[in-house]
Parts: sequence; structure tokens; C-alpha cells
Amino acid sequence: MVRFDNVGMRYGIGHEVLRDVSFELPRGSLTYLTGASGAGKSSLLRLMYLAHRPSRGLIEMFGKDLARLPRQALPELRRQIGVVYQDFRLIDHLSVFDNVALPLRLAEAPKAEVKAHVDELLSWVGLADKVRATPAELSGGEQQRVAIARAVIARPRLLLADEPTGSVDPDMGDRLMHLFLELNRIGTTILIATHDVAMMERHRAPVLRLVQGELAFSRSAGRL
Ligand SMILES: Nc1ncnc2c1ncn2[C@@H]1O[C@H](COP(=O)(O)OP(=O)(O)OP(=O)(O)O)[C@@H](O)[C@H]1O
Repeated sequence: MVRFDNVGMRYGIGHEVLRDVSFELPRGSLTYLTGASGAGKSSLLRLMYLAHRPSRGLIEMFGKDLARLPRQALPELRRQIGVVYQDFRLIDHLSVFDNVALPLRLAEAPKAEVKAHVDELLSWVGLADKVRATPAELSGGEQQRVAIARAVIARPRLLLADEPTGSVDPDMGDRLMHLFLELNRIGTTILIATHDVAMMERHRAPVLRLVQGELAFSRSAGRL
């Protein structure tokens, strides 16, 4: 589903913030990405959601070599990737409902289907009473849940989540984790960047660990 081979990345003319990164995410897998603050987790996700190009190495997404893909093929690839951004990136002037509905509307889903899906998902993440609110009227944890709902609503092939439980309490963290596990069960490949050791212990999955821009090792969360 995703393959990195000796990938490097830099911002502008700075030094490489990722070096010699090689790993594979098999189709249908769920993997954690961990490492200290500044280790490069968000940068690695940026490469995967096509917001940044590597400075070297090979990246394959859905079996396609990114370097060989024509620019016009990127939007179609991007539509298959759901992203939960660390800073949420909700659209300020849209309601909670409209933020979450966006991916379905872009995919031209029928109106009744959009309403049913968005209402169901917002209930699941505990925001049924906030559908008409705007992001500015929500707490950080509520905004995070809207961001997650928007990322998963169109059932992406690949879900990339940057600290998706960083702003919620442990009970809500578990609830959100169950949402990811359910999505994973029906086929979505998932990568979750997190510092949350307790969460990784409760819901075990393979771990990729970054140390100062390099992958230190990958092994099971149970032996962290
Ligand atoms: N836009 C940018 N321009 C220049 N350097 C950047 C930029 N974004 C991140 N960096 C640098 O890249 C390195 C990796 O940052 P990154 O945000 O990927 O780390 P992280 O592991 O996600 O950290 P955190 O857990 O704090 O979110 C850091 O040294 C950071 O200063």
C-alpha cells in the first residue's frame, strides 16, 4: 500500500529532517508512528499525503512510484487519503456538519446519504448537539473529533492521523480508537502518529519509531 525506500526530506535548503527512511505499510494494516517531539513524524506524514516531495529515495503509494506520476494524477491519489492534521485545519466559516460533509460532497454523494452518514458519525464521536456550531465555538477536543470525522467519512483507502487523541480524555481516546479499528476492519490502511504510550499499550499494533529523522526500529507495541 505504501513503500518508502531510503527516503530523505528537507525543508528548503535546510539539513535533512528525514534520512534513509525505509518501511512498508501492508494493505489493511494499522501501524503507529512514534518518536520524540521534532523527530520527524509530521514531516513523514506530509510526504505521504503529498504535501511535500522527498529530497531523495523512492516513495510508492498504492503501488505507484510518486516520482513518475504526472502532476495531474495527484488529486485523484490524494482523494483516497484521509488526513487528521495535528492542527485540525477545519474550515472556520463552515458548520461542524458542513466540515464533515465536505469529502462526501466532493465525491458527489446523494444528499440524503450525506445527511444520514454525517449525522451518524457525529453522534458516534459525541457531537450530535454541535452540528450547527462553527469550529470557533468548540473546545480543542471537540475540534479534534470533527477533524477525525471529516477524515474518515468517505472511507479512505489510507488514513493518516497526526496525534489524533492528543486533545481528548482517555475515554474519548478509546472511543476514537475503536472508530479507527472499525475502519481498519473494513479495509482502510492506517498510520497513527502518537506519543500516547498508554493508548499503544491498550490497542497493540506494530510501531515505527523515529529518532532524530531516522527510523530506529520497528517492532510491536507490546515490547515498547
Ligand atoms: N515548515 C518547516 N520548515 C522548516 N523546518 C521544519 C518545518 N516543519 C518542521 N520542521 C523541522 O523538521 C523537524 C521535524 O519536525 P516534525 O514536525 O516533523 O516533528 P514531529 O516528530 O512531528 O514533532 P511533534 O511531535 O512536536 O509534532 C524539526 O526539526 C522541525 O523543526
